[in-house]
Amino acid sequence: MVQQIVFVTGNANKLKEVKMLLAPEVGQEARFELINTDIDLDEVQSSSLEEIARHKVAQAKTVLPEGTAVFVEDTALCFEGYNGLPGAYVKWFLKKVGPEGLVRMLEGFENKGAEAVTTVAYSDAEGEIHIFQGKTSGKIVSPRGSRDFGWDCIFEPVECANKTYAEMEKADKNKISQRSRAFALLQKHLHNDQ
Ligand SMILES: O=P(O)(O)OP(=O)(O)OP(=O)(O)OC[C@H]1O[C@@H](n2cnc3c(O)ncnc32)[C@H](O)[C@@H]1O
Ligand SMILES: [Mg+2]
Repeated sequence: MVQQIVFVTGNANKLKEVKMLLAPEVGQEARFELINTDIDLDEVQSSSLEEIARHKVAQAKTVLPEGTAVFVEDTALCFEGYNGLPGAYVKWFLKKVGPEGLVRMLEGFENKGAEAVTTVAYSDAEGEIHIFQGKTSGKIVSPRGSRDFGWDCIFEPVECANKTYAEMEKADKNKISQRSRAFALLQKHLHNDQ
């Protein structure tokens, strides 16, 4: 039987990328079925990305039927010049000042370096929590490309140095993104587990 795994997120862009990342390879059978639920989960204040993700999944567990395998992810954008801020709080910065505001934060800083970090917390059917993290280095630039997804238009990854995430095809972003690296680890875990 194909195992069902719940992904709790209210972010449609994340969901789209994760569906692509966890899709079975061509010619291979699906090993699990991904189900999306949007439950508003608390994001605790912490400088530990792992702690935030752990708390999110533990809370999701409390509202889902016992024995549900579930994962969440939390994505941070960490500026080198700010010792890792805004980090997990980037969502609130985006809401208040938009991508331009984030760019302005680095005015006067020579170091425009940033790291994107996705932390996945997976709670298996037995309730054991596993953490997977993926990172991509880049720099913050003036907005270019589509405005569809968070800070995509201001993040230029080192591995594709003349395009922002927003200017890249989704498949190309997925080759190098922090999310793809975190989910590759989850996928490996799921495959080894079966
Ligand atoms: O329901 P959840 O999964 O928590 O979804 P969210 O939108 O609240 O997401 P986060 O708590 O992880 O906050 C991350 C913020 O960064 C944005 N973001 C996440 N991944 C991104 C990516 O790959 N590219 C650009 N922006 C991203 C996202 O839109 C949020 O504003
Ligand atoms: Mg969130």
